[in-house]
Amino acid sequence: NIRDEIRNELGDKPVTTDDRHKLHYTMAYVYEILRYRNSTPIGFFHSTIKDCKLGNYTLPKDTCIVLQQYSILMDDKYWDKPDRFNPGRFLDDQGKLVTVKPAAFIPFGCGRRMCIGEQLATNNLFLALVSLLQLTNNYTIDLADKSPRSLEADPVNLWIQFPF
Ligand code: HEM
Repeated sequence: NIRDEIRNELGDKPVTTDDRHKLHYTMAYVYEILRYRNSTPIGFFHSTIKDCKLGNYTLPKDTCIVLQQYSILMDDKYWDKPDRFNPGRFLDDQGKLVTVKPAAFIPFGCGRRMCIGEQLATNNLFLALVSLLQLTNNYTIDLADKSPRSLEADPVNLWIQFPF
């Protein structure tokens, strides 16, 4: 469990980004958050600057291209039971964080124009999550259906409704 790992490895010591290398399950948890509920279900809009081929498709110049990240992050061709939240998918047999992330793990896009803030964002998610769990105890977080509006992400229309 994530709290046990933080307690055993850090105790009350203020967390730093170096601790990422000790907290394997916690980092796997952060990756799984980014996979399971990615804040960018589709990537930025790009366009071809000349005629080109993509797999079997011929794309004329000025074709708009969008990466459907949500579909890839939730595809059962690449992920075992993708609709389950399971940080274990990013751990190896020894419980260590995988050194090579799966190719289908693309919450920050891919290729030349992928997100330049990936490290900053991942570090901040890690620091915020660990600090929150270190500073608090004995409660459960319930994002569930009891709230008047549910948390829904519609990857087609880019509409996200928060339960505020
Ligand atoms: C969880 C947080 C974040 C997610 C999920 C995210 C995701 C993305 C995605 C999907 C793209 C588009 C990649 C593409 O074109 O295919 C992108 C681009 C970009 N992101 Fe992020 N991002 C995050 C945080 C950040 C932060 C913290 C920064 C800056 C400090 C940042 C700066 C940028 C910039 C500048 C681009 C455009 C890169 C380019 O076109 O060359 N992002 N991001």
